[in-house]
Amino acid sequence: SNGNVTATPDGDDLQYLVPVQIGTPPQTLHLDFDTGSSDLWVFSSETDPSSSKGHSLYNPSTSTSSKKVDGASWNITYGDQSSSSGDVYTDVVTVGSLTVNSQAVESAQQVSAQFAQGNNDGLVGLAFSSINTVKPTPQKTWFDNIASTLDAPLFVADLRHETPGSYIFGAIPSAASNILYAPVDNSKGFWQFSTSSDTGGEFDAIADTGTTLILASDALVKSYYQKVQGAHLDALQGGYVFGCNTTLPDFKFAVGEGEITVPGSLINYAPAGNNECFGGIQPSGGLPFAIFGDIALKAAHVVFDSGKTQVGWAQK
Ligand SMILES: O=C(CN1CCCCC1)Nc1ccc2c(c1)OCO2
Repeated sequence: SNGNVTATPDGDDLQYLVPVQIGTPPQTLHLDFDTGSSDLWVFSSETDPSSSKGHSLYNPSTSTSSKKVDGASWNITYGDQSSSSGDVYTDVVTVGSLTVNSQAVESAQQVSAQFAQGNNDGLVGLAFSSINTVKPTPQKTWFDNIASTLDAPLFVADLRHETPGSYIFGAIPSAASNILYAPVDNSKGFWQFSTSSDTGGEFDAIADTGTTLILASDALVKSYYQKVQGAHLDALQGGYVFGCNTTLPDFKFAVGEGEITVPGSLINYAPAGNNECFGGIQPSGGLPFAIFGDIALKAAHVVFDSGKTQVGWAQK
C-alpha cells in the first residue's frame, strides 16, 4: 500500500498542517508532521483548559477504540524551548488512507505558551523511534508502525511556498527526478547526513520538516549574509534582517555526488518590521549540526528512506 496526504502551510509557511483521524468514530485533528522528533502528541480533553482554546481536541473517553497505557507518561522540550507533557493512550490513527490500529497517542495535559497560541492541534513525530519520550516504555512512531505495510519503507516530503504540498508514504512520486542520496546517521535519532557548502565547509545537517528555517553555524550564516547588501544581525528582531526588496543569493549544499540549490527567493522569509525582512537562514545557537528546515525542504522532493537509512533530495 501507499498513501498521500495534503500538507497545508499556515501563515509565512511557519508550519505545515496535515489532517489526521484518531479514534472511533474518527476525530480529525490538524497535526504538524515533524521529522525532527518522534512523539505523536495531541491537544485533548485532558489539556489544561487555559491552554486548549481554539484547538481541536482528542477525547479518548468518546473513542470506543481507545485504551489507556497504564503508568505511561511523556514530556518533551524542543530546540526552540517549547514543551508539552501528559499521559498515553493507544487508538486507531489514520493518515490519508493508511491506518495504524494501535498507535500510541500521547495526550497533552500541559503545553507551553507557544503551542497554546499556535495553530496546530499537536505533532506527528517522524524521526527515529529511539528518541520517543514515553516512559517507562518508549513508543513507536506512526511511520514505524505503518512501514511494514507500505510498498517501500519510505516517505517523501513535498513542501511548497504558500500553497499546499503533500507527504507521500510508501512510494516516490514520478515528479521526483535525479534524486541525490546521502547515508543517514540515525545515532541521535535524527535524519542526519553529511553535507558541505561554499559558505560553511563540511558539516552535518538534519532534515527537519518541523523547523521553519535553515539554522546553521555562525560562520556559515555570517558568510552567507556578507553577500547581502545591507544585511545585519538585529538582536531585537532575533536574527539577520535586510531590506525587503534585496535580491538574495542562492544557498547551495552538497548531497552525495551532487548539489541542491535553495533559490534566494525562498530565503527572503518574511517582513520583520521597519521595511526590513527576516532571513530564512539564521544561526543555530551552537548546535553540532545544521537544521535544514522548511526553507531548504521547499526546494526539493525529500525522500526519507528508513529501509536503506538514507535521505534523498530531488531538485524542484
Ligand atoms: O524546535 C524546533 C522545531 N519544533 C518542532 C515542534 C514544534 C515546535 C518547534 N526547532 C528548533 C528551533 C530553534 C532551535 C532549534 C530547533 O535548535 C536550536 O534553536
